[in-house]
Amino acid sequence: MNTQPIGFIDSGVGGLTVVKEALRQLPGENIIFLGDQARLPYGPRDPKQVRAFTWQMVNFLLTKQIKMLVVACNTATAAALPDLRANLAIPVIGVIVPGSRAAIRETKNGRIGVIGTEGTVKSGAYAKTIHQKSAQMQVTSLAAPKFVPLVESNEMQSAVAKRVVAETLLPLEALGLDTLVLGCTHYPLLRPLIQQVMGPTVTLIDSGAETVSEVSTLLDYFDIANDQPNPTPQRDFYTTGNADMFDVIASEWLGLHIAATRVTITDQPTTHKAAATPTTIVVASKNPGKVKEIAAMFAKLGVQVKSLNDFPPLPTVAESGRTFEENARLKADGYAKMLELPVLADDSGLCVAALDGAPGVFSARYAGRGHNDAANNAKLIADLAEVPQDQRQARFVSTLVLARPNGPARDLVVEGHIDGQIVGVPAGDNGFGYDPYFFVPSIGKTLAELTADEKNQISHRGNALRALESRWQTWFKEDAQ
Ligand SMILES: O=c1nc[nH]c2c1ncn2[C@H]1C[C@H](O)[C@@H](COP(=O)(O)OP(=O)(O)OP(=O)(O)O)O1
Ligand SMILES: [Mg+2]
Repeated sequence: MNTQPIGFIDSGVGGLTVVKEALRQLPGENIIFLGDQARLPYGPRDPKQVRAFTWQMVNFLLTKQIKMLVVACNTATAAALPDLRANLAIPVIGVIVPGSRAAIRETKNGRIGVIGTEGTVKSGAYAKTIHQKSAQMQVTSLAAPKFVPLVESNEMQSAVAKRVVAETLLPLEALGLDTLVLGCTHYPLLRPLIQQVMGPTVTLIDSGAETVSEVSTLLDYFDIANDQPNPTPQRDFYTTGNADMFDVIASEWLGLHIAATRVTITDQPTTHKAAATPTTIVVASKNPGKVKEIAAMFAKLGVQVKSLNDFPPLPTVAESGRTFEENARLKADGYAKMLELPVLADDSGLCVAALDGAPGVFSARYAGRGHNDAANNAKLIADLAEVPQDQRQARFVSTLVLARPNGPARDLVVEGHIDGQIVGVPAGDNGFGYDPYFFVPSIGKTLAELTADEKNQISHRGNALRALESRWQTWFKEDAQ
């Protein structure tokens, strides 16, 4: 049993539509809500600024010991979810994946509409997520920037609202949609009007309500639900804006007497509080052998390593460079941009003197089509068949690049290598790639006969990581806004 509260954040009162569903589905849970009404709307803002504001909200809620964070705002989810997930130790739930999943479930004709703020629509997050799950869906997204102000000024029932909703949704009329995602948590407050305009045959998806089902599942999964009777659950509401207006809307919508507390959050950091010394590093690699070695080095510093396997599938960055550095930069810059996170990439390979430095940057693809470690090793041994043992000098090289999402200008580049020889008979089961054939004379073993820690003490990657060690924290700190 875990009695810590669940935290909900939004740019304003919209997130209350998620809270309402949480009160219904999870009545025993303690809840804290924060709306950033002073800086509303988030929709038209630059994603970077949305991310900074979101961190300020999150850092405020972290002082309240929340056990889980619900980003009850589509704009903030689109702008900040990967960053929040990478840096927080608690589970973080956004509204876009649950909303997308529900739309795919409900549609019969595959024509899905999405309405949201400019930020959400511009990010393409719904279309991307829906297509990742079901490629044949037709998704039409439309920004409805006038809806949030209507809700925040409590004009949901007015004649103006009726007209604005009808005019805004006009472009969707002739598309034959059967499902419309309310891709902003403010919109369910306008639901009757939206339904009226769209007609009874269109199913409206309340992404916020869908999110709560996911919250419920994750509470069980992480075993952090408050499953004891809780007759006086905590319901704390905070706003950065005018608490009176908040109270009117919230009390009416939730059917409870709400008295929100006004707070200032502009003094909170705009990145994770611990961002100066990250607790997580994302390694832009799909090679589990590499990731394991990098994780072993960082574990000593208390830093957790995540890899591309911890994120939804991303397009592969082509390694089209002519040098390890070029390829490492391509991967680091490419994935940093896609993930919108700082990432570390490794490009590495084996250079054999008798083969004029081959396979070099082609190490991973040495055996050509359908290459894998076994095929690459087989080709290496075949190519060296005529070369006597005393002429089989080889070098492993690893180039590491740390990159940020906003461009390659300040990439941090380091290199490491190790010298050895290629033997004809493999030895050892550890490591990966060419390790069983890479013999290190000074220790009388191949790299595959060493544990990850032992290999790191001498290897190209270990040496590159040691070169990184003295510099990466300063590099991170320089970026902390
Ligand atoms: O310590 C090592 N022990 C054995 N073999 C190694 C090592 N380090 C690199 N190698 C080989 C494996 C691969 O054939 C190529 C790296 O190619 P490289 O493109 O950098 O990595 P990858 O494609 O396996 O993963 P990813 O690009 O997703 O990081 O060199
Ligand atoms: Mg590769």
